[in-house]
Amino acid sequence: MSTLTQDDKKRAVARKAIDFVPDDSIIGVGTGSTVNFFIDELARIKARIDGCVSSSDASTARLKAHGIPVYELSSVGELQVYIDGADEVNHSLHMIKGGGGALTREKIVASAAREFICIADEAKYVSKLGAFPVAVEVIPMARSVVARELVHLGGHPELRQGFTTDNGNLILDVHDLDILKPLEMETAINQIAGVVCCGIFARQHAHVLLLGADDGVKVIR
Ligand SMILES: O=C[C@H](O)[C@H](O)[C@H](O)COP(=O)(O)O
Repeated sequence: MSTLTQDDKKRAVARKAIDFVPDDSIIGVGTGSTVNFFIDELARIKARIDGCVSSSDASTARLKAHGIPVYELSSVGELQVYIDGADEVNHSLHMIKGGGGALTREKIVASAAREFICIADEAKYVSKLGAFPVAVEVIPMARSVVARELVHLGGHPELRQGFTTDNGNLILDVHDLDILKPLEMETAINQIAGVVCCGIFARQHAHVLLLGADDGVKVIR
């Protein structure tokens, strides 16, 4: 029986991720409870980095509270690493993200990085994506038209109630999608007019997965 809680595993992968932070660099930082542990670990070594590019207002606030400089993405060049959590990750290191609604900025910052380091506990490691609903960020006026298209793709979209993204948009959480080919499903959703971004990260897949398990942190490439 496991003696480690899910938070223990998140803390362990957050600590391990520090090994992947290059000296004197600006790193991309994701969003969520696992990343919050990572930001707290980063604070301990903040003297050896130049700062971060953040993927959400929440992460920016936490970084700044630790006195870690936060830069605009447009004012920096290519990032060496982007470190973020996931809601699900498969064996090809494709992910579902967006449980916290930060998917669009996460995908943008990830696209600017050479390497995506995913930090997650083992409950999120799956052979097939899709048990976790796919978040789709939509322009508010397109909500119904996008929802109908998502039904055509086999999903059951549900509006995330009382939630607005950092970009002022809405989230549809799409249940029951049959994601046999993550890249194809990501592309199909992205092609719907009114969609800003979808939470399938197949194009911006992870390069390294740090997986928190009962017997320690596994490094999967
Ligand atoms: O929008 C949120 C992000 O995609 C998170 O990376 C994802 O939801 C995982 O968050 P957590 O570490 O809290 O499980």
